[in-house]
Amino acid sequence: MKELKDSKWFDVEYLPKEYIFSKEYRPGNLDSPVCDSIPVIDLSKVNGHVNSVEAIVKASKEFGTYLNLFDSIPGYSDSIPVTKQVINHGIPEKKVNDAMNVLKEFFNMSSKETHTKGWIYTNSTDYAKDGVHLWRENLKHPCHPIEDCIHLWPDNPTRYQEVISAYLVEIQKLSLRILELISEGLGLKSGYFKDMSEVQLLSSNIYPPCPDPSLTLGILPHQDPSLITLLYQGQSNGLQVMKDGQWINVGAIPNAFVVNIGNQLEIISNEKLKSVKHRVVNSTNETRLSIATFVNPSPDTIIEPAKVLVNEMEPSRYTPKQYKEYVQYNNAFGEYTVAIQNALRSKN
Ligand SMILES: O=C(O)CCC(=O)C(=O)O
Ligand SMILES: [Fe+2]
Repeated sequence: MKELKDSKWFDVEYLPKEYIFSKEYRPGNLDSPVCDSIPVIDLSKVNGHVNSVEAIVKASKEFGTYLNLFDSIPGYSDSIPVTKQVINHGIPEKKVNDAMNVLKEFFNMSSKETHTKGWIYTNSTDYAKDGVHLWRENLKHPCHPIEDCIHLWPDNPTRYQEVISAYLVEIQKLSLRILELISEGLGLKSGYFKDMSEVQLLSSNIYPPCPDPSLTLGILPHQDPSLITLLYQGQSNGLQVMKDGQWINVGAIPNAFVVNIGNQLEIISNEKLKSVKHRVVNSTNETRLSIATFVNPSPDTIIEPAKVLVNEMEPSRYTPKQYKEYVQYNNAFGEYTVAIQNALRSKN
């Protein structure tokens, strides 16, 4: 009896049928190529130099969503020089590891409340697409300004709020810095995104080992409804992007953040930057944990192509829309769209 009570939903020898996607969604062959040509940008070398800023924008154009930004890559220091300044300006590894560990502890707790306060925990059985469940658990909560929403976060594990706020302070600095580089690269005025990036959402996923990953998905193909998303995926592969009609793996690089260009940046840049489709596949032997931080406009912000990017040759491709309308119309956070909108609005 005890064994049954303590066993988790993923402790199964055979894949339960509720997790088997129809053929059109199944990942099938998981040996898709790892894209080693996804650009890795050394932020320490960017420092506002026009060439590097252009490189960031070029990378976003060519590869859609992904730029890998790293502080230091142990073992790579010969091929990619790492300076002390990088470490000083980067996110300390300890803060990232602490955040990963406290989230692992959260997901490992045997009972987790759902929809408590302003955060939303979904078990693998909660979210279904055409009746089929994702092989993952997820936790989402608003996270900006931290002091206004920290009380909405889980308080068990007891270190959760302290550790996650320390992590998010760093993420917010990094996201502003990246947005500033992007605005410079697009020819927008300095600070263009500052007021527009004030609503942030943390979304963490845990993907336990799966008996048959060729039939399941951790996350369905989607584009992020954000301006940008900063994603930490630890050392585990699983994230795939669609490039030239093929799914390719975004290889995990130690201490790297993946920067995902979201739909809102695609609109504001009048499609100079593209947000690309991505999904997460499961693994037979690894537990994968990821922390995504969505940097979003506030609900009332009107999103439209930046005026300086629109002219006779390149007319606006979008009609202006409030961000909340976009989110509602596209059901951007699935069945939790309304709950998330409410949580973001009521954080003050
Ligand atoms: O877990 C991942 O690697 C990706 C998560 C993701 O795409 C999302 O949260 O939107
Ligand atoms: Fe995503």
